[in-house]
Amino acid sequence: MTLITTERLTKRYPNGVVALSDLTVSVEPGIVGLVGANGAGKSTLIKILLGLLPPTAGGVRVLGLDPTTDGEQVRARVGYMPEHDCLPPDLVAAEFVTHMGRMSGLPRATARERASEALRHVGLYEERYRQIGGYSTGMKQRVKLAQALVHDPDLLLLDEPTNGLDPAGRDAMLALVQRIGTEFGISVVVCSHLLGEVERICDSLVAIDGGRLLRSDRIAAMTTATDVLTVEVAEGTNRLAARLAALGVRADPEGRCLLIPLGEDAVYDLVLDAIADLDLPLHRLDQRRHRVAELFRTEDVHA
Ligand SMILES: Nc1ncnc2c1ncn2[C@@H]1O[C@H](COP(=O)(O)OP(=O)(O)OP(=O)(O)O)[C@@H](O)[C@H]1O
Repeated sequence: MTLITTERLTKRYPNGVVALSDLTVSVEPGIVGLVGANGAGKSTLIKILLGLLPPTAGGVRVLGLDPTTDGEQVRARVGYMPEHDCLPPDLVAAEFVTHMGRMSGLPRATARERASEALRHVGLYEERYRQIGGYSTGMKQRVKLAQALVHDPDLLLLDEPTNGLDPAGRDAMLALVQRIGTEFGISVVVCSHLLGEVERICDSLVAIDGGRLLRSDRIAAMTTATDVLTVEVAEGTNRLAARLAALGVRADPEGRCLLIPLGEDAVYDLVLDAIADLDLPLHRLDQRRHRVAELFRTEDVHA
């Protein structure tokens, strides 16, 4: 089943800002990165998916349900971790997460049990009876994640879960999100303005910019289509670049190397032939995957 679909989804706020514009996308279950610069429309999309904001136009489905009419049913099956700090400092974590479980309709004893479990999953079991106000930023982010998990959802929507964390904290949070996605079999949508961060843990990526869809695909499909050949010759780099240009092969200089995108099979042979024809001493020839971040930098963001 498709996890999320939107059809020409548009959101115009009362002040005239168009946060989403004609967004049509279809997302399969798994760990999904929702990436875009600040203001791209990620939070707006999340709120529409939850049924908290009505779209101005277009259609949306989450787990087969329409959040504009079945918001409560959607929220019963979806966990939400908001971006900003929204935790009551005076409560202890166990109480707060239990309360959120109760709000989701769990009976008291079940809510308490589930809260302990959720706090254990996020690594806060030992600390669960401490007041949230005394927690570090990383611990607060984990409490937000625990409350999103407490009612055993089928889908988690995480809005910038690594916000405010240092590099080690970010790595730990991403590892946790990945573990939840893989071990618990829950689908996860992770919002981030840092593409390089989410690409490490996601199965697929939805990139938006100015409320419009930039690209949506499985990570594997994005990277295999864009292998790059790195060529270094001891001398004659410029001659090789000129020959490749004449053959219609793109070659970008980087230091002493040429980086050549391998769009089609023929390119590899053309490069080897050109090196042989020019009789150049080959130092290095290796093929590597573009990171998805590089892909966006070169092809989209500056396009
Ligand atoms: N309640 C609102 N009223 C008016 N404009 C809004 C409102 N909420 C968001 N916007 C505007 O809509 C656009 C998209 O905002 P949104 O918060 O969805 O983006 P985002 O990608 O989540 O970015 P960020 O990570 O900075 O929140 C921005 O221009 C923002 O200023």
